Amino acid sequence: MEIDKAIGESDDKRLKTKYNNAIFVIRRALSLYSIEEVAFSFNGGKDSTVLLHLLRAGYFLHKKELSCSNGGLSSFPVRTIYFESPSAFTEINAFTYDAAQTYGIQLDIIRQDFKSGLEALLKANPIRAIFLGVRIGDPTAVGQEQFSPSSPGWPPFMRVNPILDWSYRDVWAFLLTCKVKYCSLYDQGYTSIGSIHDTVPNALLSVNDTSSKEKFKPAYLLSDGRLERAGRVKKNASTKNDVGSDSQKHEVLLASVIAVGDEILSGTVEDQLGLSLCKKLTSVGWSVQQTSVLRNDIDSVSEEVDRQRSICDMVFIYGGVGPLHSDVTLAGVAKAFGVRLAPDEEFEEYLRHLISEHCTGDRNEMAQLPEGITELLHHEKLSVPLIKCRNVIVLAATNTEELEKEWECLTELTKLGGSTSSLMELYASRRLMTSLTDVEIAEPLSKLGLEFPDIYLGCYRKSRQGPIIICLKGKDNARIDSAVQALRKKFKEGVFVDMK
Ligand SMILES: Cc1cc2nc3c(=O)[nH]c(=O)nc-3n(C[C@H](O)[C@H](O)[C@H](O)COP(=O)(O)O)c2cc1C
Ligand SMILES: Nc1ncnc2c1ncn2[C@@H]1O[C@H](COP(=O)(O)OP(=O)(O)OP(=O)(O)O)[C@@H](O)[C@H]1O
Ligand SMILES: [Mg+2]
Repeated sequence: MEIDKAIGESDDKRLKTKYNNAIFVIRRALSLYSIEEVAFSFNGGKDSTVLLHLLRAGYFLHKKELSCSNGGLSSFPVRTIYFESPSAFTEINAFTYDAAQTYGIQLDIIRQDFKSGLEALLKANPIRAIFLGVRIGDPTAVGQEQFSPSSPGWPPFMRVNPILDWSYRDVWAFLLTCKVKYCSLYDQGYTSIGSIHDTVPNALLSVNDTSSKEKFKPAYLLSDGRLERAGRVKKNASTKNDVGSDSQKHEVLLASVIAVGDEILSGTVEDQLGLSLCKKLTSVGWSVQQTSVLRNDIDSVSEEVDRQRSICDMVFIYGGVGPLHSDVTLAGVAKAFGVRLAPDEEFEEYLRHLISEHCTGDRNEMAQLPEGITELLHHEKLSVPLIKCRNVIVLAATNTEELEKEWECLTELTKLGGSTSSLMELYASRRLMTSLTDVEIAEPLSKLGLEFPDIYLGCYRKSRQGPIIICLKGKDNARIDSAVQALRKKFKEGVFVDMK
């Protein structure tokens, strides 16, 4: 079989190891599932093309072992699905159809979105496992293994990722060593291909040329594979506000507080950080919109962070931060922003000081941070900097004392004009207690709210029959005093008692 032969004859040891591992995963899947139960998700991209040939080789070797075949491979019996979209490059479409014809592939064309398409596919066929050309550097690879069940909310199947651990260099070493055809766009400077709306040639491959038309080197000449997505336009610009802009200076800022921990949900530990954080945020004028407690699960974290980051100015998340298998918070944040977790040398340096001889070097997973969106907030009182990913602050605190310290540093950093800017200005507040009934006070309070739209008015009581406590909050002390005076004027003297 020509692929197996080409790799066998190559003296690239690394490529051989990668090839053997991928073939092992494919053969494992082919023995776990029958041929009717597997499918290959093929889209004509480079990773997909690598996988096509690995599957051809893997299937051939699998069959040979069962001594059903010893010749070549004229047809490819694994059901192959292609999600065709109107926004795909014509070159990608053409290559996909071409490859299908060359290798005897019966293509199932699906013209629906991934989820609905897969639902229909699984309803009509006994498919239990799908091969994908996902690699560890892809944003969607976060948290995946070579065998990973589909995410919650997706139809149930096993995702099989034989080239998960392949680098950009490995992909090109394979395609060039095996001398197989790949989509022509990769010879025109494209290094990773999405839709026509979000993909351009990689500027790092641009060739200075005197003629008017910009020229690009082929994809395999990109020297730093970590930059393969440099030609992909970011999709996730939809954070509510990137904190630091002036537009929101006079609005009430919205915060969301997320705790991550199975132990909180099972009642094994009490979450005191949430309570403390809500108090702290409120004391500096933020309005906490929601608190939530999540399982130690990457998808749960990513879905919630994605939701909250787009509706709140700032999201505070704690729990699940560290090197344990259950510490998935940073992976969830990375997935929410559609980026990968990547080693961060600066962060690693801090950790090395902290854990010195226990540091395990390249497997030190704590040193991996969401790539391209992480800012480290340093403070001399902290042994490790605070982590800020756009408008998400990841707190490492595990108890209220540690939170106190991190909070102090965070507010100090902001006063120093740090990266979260001056958003944490202290708010003024006053509380009044009254024995008036809620029926008596309801309407005048509503009116007061209309007269002072810049003042937050809140009410609560400690018992059903007890007095009502009214809170007034705002940025301007004088405005709060005016609001209190206006409220007092509506009633007889002495019905409101100032509380400290
Ligand atoms: C066959 C197949 C299975 C997928 N399974 C999942 C899944 O289980 N969970 C998930 O979050 N996304 C799943 N996806 C979606 C991909 O992770 C990812 O969103 C998509 O490939 C990226 O395409 P885009 O960059 O065009 O958005 C699947 C996609 C395909 C083609
Ligand atoms: N439209 C699609 N139809 C079928 N499978 C798809 C589709 N889009 C993505 N996939 C699956 O997801 C995998 C990862 O996609 P991704 O875009 O990262 O890789 P690629 O397209 O193979 O290569 P490149 O990174 O150069 O674009 C693909 O290899 C393929 O298995
Ligand atoms: Mg692609």
